[in-house]
Amino acid sequence: MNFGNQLCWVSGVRDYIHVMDLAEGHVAALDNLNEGVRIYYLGTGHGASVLELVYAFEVANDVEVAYEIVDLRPGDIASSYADASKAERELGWTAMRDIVAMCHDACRFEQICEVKS
Ligand SMILES: O=c1ccn([C@@H]2O[C@H](COP(=O)(O)OP(=O)(O)O[C@H]3O[C@H](CO)[C@@H](O)[C@H](O)[C@H]3O)[C@@H](O)[C@H]2O)c(=O)[nH]1
Repeated sequence: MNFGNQLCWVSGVRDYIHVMDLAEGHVAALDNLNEGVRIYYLGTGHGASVLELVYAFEVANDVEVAYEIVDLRPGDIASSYADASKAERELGWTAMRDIVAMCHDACRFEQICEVKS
């Protein structure tokens, strides 16, 4: 289901990040521990809509994703993505993988889990 036909033509936008990029961002933060508290946003810096995500999943896995466009979900934020420039500047970290790679690896992960169970 895609909550979005009133948000904008592309539906809700979020900063989707590959779990390995996120893990590497945490490692970079741990490798750069200093005095005091430092806050970093770990994101790609790019927003992707739900429809872009659906399309990326179809391309990455050569499947068709069934979806339905419904009314806006009450309270939904139209667009949200991170400014990760501080992490790049101070930690030397930046997200490397795009949403097609995320969708491919997400599917692969599920397939591996299925085989193992
Ligand atoms: O069946 C669905 C579920 C979600 N969405 C869309 O997918 C996006 C992401 O939705 P969701 O996974 O619910 O996450 P967020 O709206 O980004 O909210 C999460 O991130 C917020 C900010 O960190 C937290 O406050 C919330 O608790 C947490 O759920 C949004 O555009 C939704 O409209 C759909 O289109 N269909």
